[in-house]
Amino acid sequence: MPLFHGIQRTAFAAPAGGGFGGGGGSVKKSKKKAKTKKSKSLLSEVEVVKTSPKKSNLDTPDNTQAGEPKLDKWGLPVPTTDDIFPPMPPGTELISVDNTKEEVTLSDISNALKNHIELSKLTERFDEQGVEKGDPKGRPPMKLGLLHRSPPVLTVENFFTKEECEQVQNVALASDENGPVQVQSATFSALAQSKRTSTSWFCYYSQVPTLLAKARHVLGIPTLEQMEEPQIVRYKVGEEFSWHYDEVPGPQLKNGGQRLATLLVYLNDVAQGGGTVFRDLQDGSTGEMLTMRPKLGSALLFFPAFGDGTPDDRTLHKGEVAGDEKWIIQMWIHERGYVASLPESNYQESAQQSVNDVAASLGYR
Ligand SMILES: O=C(O)CCC(=O)C(=O)O
Ligand SMILES: [Fe+2]
Repeated sequence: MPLFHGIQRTAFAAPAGGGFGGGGGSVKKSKKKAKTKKSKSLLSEVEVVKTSPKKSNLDTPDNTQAGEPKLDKWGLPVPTTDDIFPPMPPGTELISVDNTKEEVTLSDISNALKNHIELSKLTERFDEQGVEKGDPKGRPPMKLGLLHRSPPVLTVENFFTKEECEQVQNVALASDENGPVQVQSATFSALAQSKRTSTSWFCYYSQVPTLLAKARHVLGIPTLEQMEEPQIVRYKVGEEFSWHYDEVPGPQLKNGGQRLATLLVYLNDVAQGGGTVFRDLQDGSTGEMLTMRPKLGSALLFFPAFGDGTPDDRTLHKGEVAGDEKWIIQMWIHERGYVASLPESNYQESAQQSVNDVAASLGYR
């Protein structure tokens, strides 16, 4: 068992109130709300994150320098990336896809998902080529793709239109005291040693009905209850979120159980850097680390845990350093009903009507 194995799953930039992989850091919010009891306690949790380890050695590929192990002030070996994110044991199933040679069908996608959360409406809503069925009402239809077979990593082209991407960015940019909570990411989270330098906004469900309607459509999840509060993230040039797992650390599991799916939508094109990279997965056509390049309106869908809630460590990933500004919105689907921690009084049911209205306007049934 590698050193620090016990904390390898805590790689969340755990933000206030247990929002896991979203933010981490100081909450920037209206003074009015910061005075309430709840916000105060959130802020103190955030402080824990801020005062966590000063400097990580995780960018050091190994623990030796000219054969000498690096030691901390107690004479103990300094943890390396491999200690905290151990390599996959030999024999781990990893099946890539060569999209330049293979014609991936919806049946392939369904097969790849068989141990994961059930996307129950796939065949109803997408044809065998993975193209969205029905009348797209002048919009380009969504198209499913498979970037990796085991563990499954999917793409959804045309998830959002350009206008929808702009609308979401405006939710963050126009945020005021009634809007989403902005979290200035901490440099290092307390236990995880993951480095996150971006800024996150925890959204009210009611602010992003199109995201929820489309997520429900693609994932075939009947209600909004399992959905974690969506988070908009902005990476300025040079910002990143280093290696981490999206899975929920043990103490937080009582809220909705494990995260079974990550849905991440890219809100702009990023010419340089800013890819979502999976350390242990390969792009079947190049043999390189699997990297999803941010593309305006495209979504990435992967599964931090199997359908039974067992974490899938093969999904270790990072948001690489952005060479240009990068915007995403992401959300997670839990095993069970989940109660949002931020912003205050954020309930799925308050978005129900507007989500239904958007779904109807998009022709979803
Ligand atoms: O920005 C990205 O590409 C990845 C972000 C991510 O993995 C996360 O926020 O959990
Ligand atoms: Fe992540």
